[in-house]
Amino acid sequence: MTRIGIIGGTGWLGSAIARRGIAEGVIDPARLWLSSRSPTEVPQGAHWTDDNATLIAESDLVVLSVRPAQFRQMQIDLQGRPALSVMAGVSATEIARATVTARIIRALPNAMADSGMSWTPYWATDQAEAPEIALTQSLFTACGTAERVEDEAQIDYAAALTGSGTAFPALFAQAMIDHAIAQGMPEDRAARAVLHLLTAASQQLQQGGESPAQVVKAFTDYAGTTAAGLNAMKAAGFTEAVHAGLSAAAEAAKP
Ligand SMILES: NC(=O)c1ccc[n+]([C@@H]2O[C@H](COP(=O)([O-])OP(=O)(O)OC[C@H]3O[C@@H](n4cnc5c(N)ncnc54)[C@H](OP(=O)(O)O)[C@@H]3O)[C@@H](O)[C@H]2O)c1
Ligand code: PRO
Repeated sequence: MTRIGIIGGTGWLGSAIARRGIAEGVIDPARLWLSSRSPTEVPQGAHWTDDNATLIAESDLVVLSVRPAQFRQMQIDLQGRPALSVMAGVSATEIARATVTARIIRALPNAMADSGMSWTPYWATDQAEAPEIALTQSLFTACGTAERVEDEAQIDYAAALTGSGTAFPALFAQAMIDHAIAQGMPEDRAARAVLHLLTAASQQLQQGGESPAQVVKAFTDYAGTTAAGLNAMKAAGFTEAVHAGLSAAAEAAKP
């Protein structure tokens, strides 16, 4: 198995990748190095260091999982080793300049990687080689579903569309819960009802054979109570609000 080093491997995303990679047999903990500035617990059998040069020397693939601002303060030389970046808004050109490698893959998971439910797009530079591309596919399959995309801009956009994980659906869920509470439903029942609805709706949309657009049209054409709700939501600017949120996130994720 390839020796893997995760710079920032004790953080939210880095530790999730490490745990899932080990759990799914993609990473051998004895060949895994994690780094951070402050000491912390790491998975059994894995190695920890606060010296990124040591991690790099022990790794065939280096995962960059620090915050963009932290990356911009780091001095690292990968000496041509492949880099797999999960950083939002840091371009391959910037990574190449800062780390002395052209073999770069950028991936954009979300925090559901931790529970094996992230949809993760990744993109590779022309210089990236087959072994690191195959390992990226395996690592993010261990974290959910992985899909290679054709151009880097799609990675930047994915930070907005799916990188935020549960956050945007959570905002919708909370709006429904708040409304139910205002109508007198006990808070715990409101939360149970709405979360059950969203879980079932996600499964139905995945498996039911109808696209979201077809579902909306079917209920609108039925012209009942749901149509009254859908029409009022649209008239109040629901679509525009979602688009404004995604545009703001996409703008923030631009390199
Ligand atoms: N979390 C998400 O949902 C998510 C989704 C998609 C992409 N991302 C991307 O993933 C990256 C990591 O995000 P995160 O949420 O995991 O952040 P995080 O929880 O803050 O983790 C960052 C880790 O980097 C370590 N670190 C900071 N400076 C370091 C250095 N010089 N050398 C080694 N380690 C260092 C930190 O530990 P110390 O402070 O102890 O050094 C920390 O453990 C970000 O670039 C983010 O854009 C995150
Ligand atoms: N989630 C992280 C953030 O909120 C990075 C991409 C999406 O910044």
